[in-house]
Amino acid sequence: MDKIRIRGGKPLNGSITVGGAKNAALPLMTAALLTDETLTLTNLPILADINTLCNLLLQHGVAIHLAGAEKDCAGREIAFTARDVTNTTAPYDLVRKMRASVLVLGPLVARCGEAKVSLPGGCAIGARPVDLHIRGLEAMGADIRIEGGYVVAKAPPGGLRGAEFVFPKVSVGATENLLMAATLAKGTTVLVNAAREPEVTDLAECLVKMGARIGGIGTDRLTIEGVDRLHGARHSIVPDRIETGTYAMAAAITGGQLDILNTRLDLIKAAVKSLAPAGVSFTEIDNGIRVSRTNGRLQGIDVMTEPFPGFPTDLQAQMMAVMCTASGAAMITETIFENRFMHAPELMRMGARITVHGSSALVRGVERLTGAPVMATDLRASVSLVLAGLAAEGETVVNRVYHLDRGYERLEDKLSACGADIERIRSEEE
Ligand SMILES: CC(=O)N[C@H]1[C@@H](OP(=O)(O)OP(=O)(O)OC[C@H]2O[C@@H](n3ccc(=O)[nH]c3=O)[C@H](O)[C@@H]2O)O[C@H](CO)[C@@H](O)[C@@H]1O
Ligand SMILES: C=C(OP(=O)(O)O)C(=O)O
Repeated sequence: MDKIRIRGGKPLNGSITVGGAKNAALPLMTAALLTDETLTLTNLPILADINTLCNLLLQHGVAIHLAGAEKDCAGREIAFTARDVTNTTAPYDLVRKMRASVLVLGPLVARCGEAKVSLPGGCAIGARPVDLHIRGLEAMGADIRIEGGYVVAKAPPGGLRGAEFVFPKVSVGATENLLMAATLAKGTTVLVNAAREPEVTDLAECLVKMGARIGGIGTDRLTIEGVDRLHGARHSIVPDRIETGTYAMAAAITGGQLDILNTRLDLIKAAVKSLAPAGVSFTEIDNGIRVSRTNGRLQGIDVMTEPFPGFPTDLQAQMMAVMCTASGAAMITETIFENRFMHAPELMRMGARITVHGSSALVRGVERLTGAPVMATDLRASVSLVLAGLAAEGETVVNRVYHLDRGYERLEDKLSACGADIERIRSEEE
């Protein structure tokens, strides 16, 4: 398993180009199952999760054509053609590698009338059930059973029917699954208390390009009038706001200045709202954002994670790392996942003072962190340890960085180009 070694204490200066959002790319790729024509996605990030989903789509019969890297862009272009869906089973071996695989469920039932998708199971950050995906499809007339660890779904004769579904809690994945399913259902579907994350909006906009009729895009009430068929389209994936926020925090924690390119300030409003009063400056520049912390130590501030437009849970671990060296205390409250503080004990190994009480973590800032060997437990926890390592005195070795490779493209190259002393230690051992 690869490791990352960092010798910390250097302010970062330079520019970093952000890729397309992993969390938009994954549902968009599964949307290719909804049509027999070609869906071409551009600004696709090069990540382990994208490869995992390509493997799943291949075994559903989707033809995948890699058009190569785009000029002046971190991403690449891939054409997905699901002319015939040859297999409607998503097997455990592929789904267990990545929970987002469950996003094939809605498109398969809508297009083929049936699907058998492995239950993804829990993960390090929480139990993460898929009951809302199932209940929503049932409301649209699907017959669903759980058999041998699989969700076995069948559409009624004549196909899924439009329905009103009120989400009892906001779910990004369930909104995406039901939105995709509803595009091919008979009649009108209304999704109430739907997720409003930019990745959901990006999916909806692509579906419209494919011929879907969707109202209320960007709001928590989506109205979808089903159509008989969707067609091909070409779509550029929205910039990754979590990667953007992560590099903004790299500038903040190291006291440097970064130009973060191929991204937009409006995507990270909630993070700016928290980081600006803490002492981080944000300016819009051509094709991106300039982020700096030039005036001494940051101030501790309180943060609570919430569905969009609130502070994203996927930036909570990075924010905790930043608060570790701020002056004063910071209370960080996680409301989305029940077990998303796995990075706290690892940060404490680097000298952070953190007390976790249930869903809140009290961080009392220290003057400086010290490097240590640490263990990554999930994607964002991993990158929070990298951020802490960039600011720490001495050497930090982050183990189990395969989590990082799910969501950050060439992280060590991007950071070292801005002056970080960071390298990957490759290992053949699994
Ligand atoms: C690939 C992708 O886009 N992943 C993102 C997506 O995950 P994902 O779509 O899995 O997250 P959800 O928004 O569905 O989960 C939010 C909360 O709802 C719960 N829940 C969800 C579905 C369900 O059927 N029942 C249920 O109880 C979950 O356990 C969690 O507590 O949104 C999360 C919340 O912004 C992000 O952290 C993930 O990075
Ligand atoms: C939790 C995340 O991803 P996933 O939903 O794919 O596990 C994430 O991107 O931080």
